Amino acid sequence: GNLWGYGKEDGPSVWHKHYPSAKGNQQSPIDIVPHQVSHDPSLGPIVLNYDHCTSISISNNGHSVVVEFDDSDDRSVILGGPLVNPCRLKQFHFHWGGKGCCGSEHSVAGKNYASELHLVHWNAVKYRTYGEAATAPDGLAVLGIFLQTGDDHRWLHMITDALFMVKFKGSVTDFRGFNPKCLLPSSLHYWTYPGSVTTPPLHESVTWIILKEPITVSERQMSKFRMLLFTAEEEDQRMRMENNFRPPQPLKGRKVRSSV
Ligand SMILES: CN[C@H]1CN(c2cccc(OC)c2)S(=O)(=O)c2sc(S(N)(=O)=O)cc21
Ligand SMILES: [Zn+2]
Repeated sequence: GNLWGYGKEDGPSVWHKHYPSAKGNQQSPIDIVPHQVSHDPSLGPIVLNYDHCTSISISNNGHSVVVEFDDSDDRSVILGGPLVNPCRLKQFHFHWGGKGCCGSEHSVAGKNYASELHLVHWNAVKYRTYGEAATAPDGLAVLGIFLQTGDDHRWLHMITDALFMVKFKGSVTDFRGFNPKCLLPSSLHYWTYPGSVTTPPLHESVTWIILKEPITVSERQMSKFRMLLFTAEEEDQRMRMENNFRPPQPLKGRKVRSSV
């Protein structure tokens, strides 16, 4: 059985029963309201040193599709912006909606995007292990990138072509040589705020860095994500993986800052 999911019985509205952080003071995602954002000139640019990054695998964890990286050294890090320490790239994954519907987690003045890509990094300068970092307020840094629908994305096929290999929950396959730099928009201008992991255990350990500029993917490419299943091969009830997003959470006095 699964501890949590995105359905009626196990979805975001009942996560608080097993995960008390759900009702915390700095939960994510949030609705970003640009006019209420404070421009902070002390915020420098975000720097992504992904040139020697090493993807290892792609897998279906029953909640999303995840590409894992070798984070045994500082070969791929995010630094600058609001970050005190460089953070190591550990994995990236997506959240998306049903056919023609929106599935982003963060929204901008109430507007949701088709999907949202999360690049998860951890502070290996201050913490010995990822697990330790995942529970510390300055432990994780997640770079969020919105996906809007339009023309095909020239590189996303590298991911969507592999999805048939990880259709079922618990499936994993080799996925080497993929550099997520190809998924970045042209501008790295961002909003940033202190928040949480958007899935259980909902730890309030994330410095969120959300890029203002979305990338464009086609509806056809998005539809390939929807062939994934929440369920494992041996389960009789097949459940299509879609709408795997948490709705916006209360800001509770937090400040959202922007670089420019
Ligand atoms: C299932 N998904 C999460 C798994 N991880 C996690 C986080 C904290 C503690 C932990 O204890 C095992 C695991 S994770 O750090 O890889 C992330 S990041 C993330 S999101 N959507 O906020 O970017 C969700 C998850
Ligand atoms: Zn996520």
